[in-house]
Order: sequence, then structure tokens, then C-alpha cells
Amino acid sequence: MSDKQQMLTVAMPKGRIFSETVELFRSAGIPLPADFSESSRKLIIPLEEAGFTFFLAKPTDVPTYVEYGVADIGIVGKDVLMEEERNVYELLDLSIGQCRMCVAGPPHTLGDPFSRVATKYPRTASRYFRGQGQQVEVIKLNGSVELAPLIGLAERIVDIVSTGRTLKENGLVEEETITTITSRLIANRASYRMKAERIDQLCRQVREVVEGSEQYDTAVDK
Ligand SMILES: Nc1ncnc2c1ncn2[C@@H]1O[C@H](COP(=O)(O)OP(=O)(O)OP(=O)(O)O)[C@@H](O)[C@H]1O
Ligand SMILES: O=P(O)(O)OC[C@H]1O[C@H](OP(=O)(O)OP(=O)(O)O)[C@H](O)[C@@H]1O
Repeated sequence: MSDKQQMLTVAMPKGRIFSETVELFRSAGIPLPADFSESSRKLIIPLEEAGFTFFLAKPTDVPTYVEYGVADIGIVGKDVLMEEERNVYELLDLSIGQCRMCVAGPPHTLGDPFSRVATKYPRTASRYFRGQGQQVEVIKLNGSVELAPLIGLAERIVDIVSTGRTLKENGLVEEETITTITSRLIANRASYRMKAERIDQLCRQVREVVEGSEQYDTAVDK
């Protein structure tokens, strides 16, 4: 790659959606480092000959890197995008990392009024309950959210549900689905203008693979 301007920096999320992202990118013919692993202690992996630099990020930080332009593009769950409210373009629904965001609680209290909700997603939860005309106190937790109703911290939780196993094993049930969640390809606004050709090309390649699978949902918000 001769033109330095056209290098693309990609923020890759470590954790749950890393391998699905790698699989999707490989299927789309996007060049990736040979032994690309989320457990790598090396966080910046250049692939200069192909015009890419990848870095490994905590999923919740991906929109921050992209908004500030230190990454041109990134992959992130819609849950994180909704919560972080970063100023980025959302280019494509990748149909990976499928789960849903729900209100859940103990079965014997379903339908009862409640005043406290624990969640990793305080902004999203507050917005949701405000929209429902419900006044609740939202308590931010960083994980093991299902604990909250079991130990009396809150009567409800707002959390991600995938298989439903965590809720079940803790004797909780879904009360309402707030929204379904998938991972998204996002771009920095300036990068999208300055590197339009490269980003569009990558988008086209990835979209072709996503469209080939059944759960394709089309591009969004730019
Ligand atoms: N149980 C799940 N099943 C499927 N997808 C999930 C599940 N939990 C979260 N996700 C999706 O995968 C994304 C990444 O989740 P992951 O657990 O790797 O990151 P995280 O929430 O930042 O985790 P942690 O805070 O534990 O580091 C989430 O933003 C969400 O979109
Ligand atoms: O429906 P399931 O398939 O059981 O998945 C749902 C669980 O997965 C996520 O937690 P995670 O494993 O990220 O742990 P956390 O408690 O640290 O958030 C989410 O917050 C739920 O607790």
C-alpha cells in the first residue's frame, strides 16, 4: 500500500464477538493477521502490505476509539452503541453477536410496580423507562447483574439475554424485551469521507457475506 492516507485502522472487540468477527471478515476476504488471537498480549497488529492496522480493544471502548478517529472503523454490539451515544456512523448490521436486551425479575413479582433497576446500561434503561412513563431509580453495575434482585439491591434488572441460561439458573424470568441486539460496523465520520473508497469496499465485501446468511438486516444511519 503506497498511499499512507489509505491505511485503515480497525478497532476489533476482544471477548464474545471477536471470533465471529474474524470469521465474518475472513469469509469476506478481508486480510487479517495470520495468527490473530484475542488473547494476544500485543494490542496493535499491523498488516501493512494489505493497508490495515488492527487493534484489540475492550468492546465498550470501541465507539470511543472510533469517535476520536484513532480507529477509522470498529465492530461493536448495538447495546454498547446505544449506551455510549458516540458520534459515529453506523454502517452495517453484521448479524453476529445476536442477543436481546430485556427487563427481568423474580417470577412472583412480575406485573408488580417496581422502583429500582440494576444494569450495565444505565442510559439505555433510563431512556426506556422514561419512554414508558415509569419513574425508576437506575443503579449501575459492571457485571453479574442477575445478583441484584436476589440480594435485594433492585427489583428488576435490564440485561442481555442470549440462551436464557443465566436468568434460569438464578430463578429469574424475562418481563419485557427492550430490543434485539446484533453487532454493527461503525466508522469515524471524517474517515468515512476521507477514506470513502476503502471503507465502502470493505463494507461491500462484508455485506455480501452477511446478505448470504439468513439474518441480514440492512445498513443504517449515516
Ligand atoms: N450472552 C451473550 N450472548 C451473545 N452476545 C452477547 C452476550 N452478552 C453480550 N453479548 C454481545 O456481545 C458484545 C460483547 O460482549 P462481551 O461480553 O465480550 O463484552 P463486555 O460486555 O464488554 O464484557 P465484559 O464487561 O465482561 O468485558 C456485547 O456488547 C453484546 O452485544
Ligand atoms: O442468556 P445467557 O446465554 O445466559 O447470557 C446472558 C448473560 O451473558 C452476559 O453476561 P456475561 O457473561 O458477559 O457476564 P457479566 O455478568 O460479567 O456481564 C449477560 O450480562 C448475561 O448475564
